Amino acid sequence: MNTMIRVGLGSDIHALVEGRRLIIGGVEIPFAKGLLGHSDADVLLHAVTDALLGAAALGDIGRHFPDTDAHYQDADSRVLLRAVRDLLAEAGWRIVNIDATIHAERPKMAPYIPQIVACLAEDLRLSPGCVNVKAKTAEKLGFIGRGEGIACDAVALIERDAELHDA
Ligand SMILES: Nc1ccn([C@@H]2O[C@H](COP(=O)(O)O)[C@@H](O)[C@H]2O)c(=O)n1
Ligand SMILES: C[C@@]1(CO)OP(=O)(O)OP(=O)(O)OC[C@H]1O
Repeated sequence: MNTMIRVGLGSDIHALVEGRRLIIGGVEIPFAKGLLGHSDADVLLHAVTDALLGAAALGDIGRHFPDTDAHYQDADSRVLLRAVRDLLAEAGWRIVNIDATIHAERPKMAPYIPQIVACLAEDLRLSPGCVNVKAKTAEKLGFIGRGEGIACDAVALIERDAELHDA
């Protein structure tokens, strides 16, 4: 059986504002500010969701969950990610691995990384060894360095049986 592999890239940015909870990778992080968005603004899960959709050539998060649809207001991004996981599975795709980088001046993400990895692994039904999450500051440069927002980049590798191509 031949295997076909595809790679996908996802990125996202949300502004940090007062009066919002900070949720990154499905984990609520104690911080003075949170990310602004139509949903829970989980910048990491949105980047991973886009990486998966990109790999499968299925568009992007906004196409599947429009921010003009009240149904997704304050949505739990884990629910959106699981829906995309199921969409890929229905098309015969298996997720091989995920790698992601959170760009945040603060808070310090390191203490939360194991919980975030566990959360992603659970939602994607992967072993934790197939999920990697990193964090970088912006060395005080630009909007991230000023603490005005947080960005995330993610890549996803997926595979399926080549016989399913164009099925
Ligand atoms: N929000 C962040 C940013 C970084 N880290 C950890 O610190 C290391 C050094 O970051 P630099 O941006 O100074 O290179 C980085 O490798 C992370 O382990 C973090 O926990 N939270
Ligand atoms: C997730 C959606 C939908 O609630 O809204 P936001 O939380 O604003 O996030 P974004 O990263 O702009 O992704 C697409 C949106 O459609």
